[in-house]
Amino acid sequence: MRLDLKGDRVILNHDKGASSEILFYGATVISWKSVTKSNSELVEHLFVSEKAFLDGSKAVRGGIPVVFPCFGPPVHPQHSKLPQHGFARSELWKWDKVLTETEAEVSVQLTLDPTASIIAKFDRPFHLAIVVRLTEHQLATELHVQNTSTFDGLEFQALFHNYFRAPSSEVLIFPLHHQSYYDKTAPTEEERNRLKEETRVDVDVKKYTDFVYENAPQDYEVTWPQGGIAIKTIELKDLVVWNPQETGSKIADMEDGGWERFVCVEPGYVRGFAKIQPGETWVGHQFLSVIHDKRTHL
Ligand SMILES: O=P(O)(O)OC[C@H]1O[C@H](O)[C@H](O)[C@@H](O)[C@@H]1O
Repeated sequence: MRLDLKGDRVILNHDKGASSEILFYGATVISWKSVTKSNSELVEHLFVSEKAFLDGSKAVRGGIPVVFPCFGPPVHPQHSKLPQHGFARSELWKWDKVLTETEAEVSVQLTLDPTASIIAKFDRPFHLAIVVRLTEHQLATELHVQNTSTFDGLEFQALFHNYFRAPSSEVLIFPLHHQSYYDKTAPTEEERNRLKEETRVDVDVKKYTDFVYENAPQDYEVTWPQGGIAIKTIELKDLVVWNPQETGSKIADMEDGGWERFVCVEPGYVRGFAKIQPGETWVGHQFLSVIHDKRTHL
């Protein structure tokens, strides 16, 4: 087990080859590599656009940006001064500590507290911590939200914006059949606000997709012919599936044709708001595990 603290990031190295890189900017995980049981070659599981800014001038286009306290454009009155997806992904987090360093696991914690620039946009007391845990075949991330107010409740949304490195034309996401979702690509507001039912057994992103599944199963598989990632979550009740297809060419920091090389599958609490009382802490977890076998169904 080895841990390298380098200026703007921390790098976790597991004895069995796995590694992960976390930028202090945004507490953004920008790399997660591991071997599979059938292949001893290290595989990068996360996509980061070649045009992404890693210097802290803009939220990273790729990896696992942290969305907090609002998802998408703000709708809560207390969030009205915030940009899309809130501030957590574009603030400099503090290195806090190593939590575990055993043969099986290495885990670290970064924290974020209100600064003058955050308070100017979001005037609520809070303490945030991100924990990243790496084992041989798994990466887990946790967002801890503490309400440090002594008298006011805290309302927020939170999400891990996972960009998985995968051939988007071949990706399937399972099991979302019969789940309720909102289609953010629909042309009218009325349609975007209409709850629909997923009719597909396996969801693909061959077309421009921006779907928000509400109260989803919290246990998913994202597969493509050569492999995949399993996702389990706690407290992250919703799931966003996003791939911009050709509309991605309008995104300034997207590499050419980048949308062919990733799928975003994002567990979050994004429909309604999580609410915590003064002094309480909420924790959202996701566990990402390597699927070792080739996809056999479909
Ligand atoms: O461009 P960004 O602010 O990083 O957002 C990228 C995407 O994030 C989520 O997946 C949303 O559902 C999309 O509507 C949005 O386009």
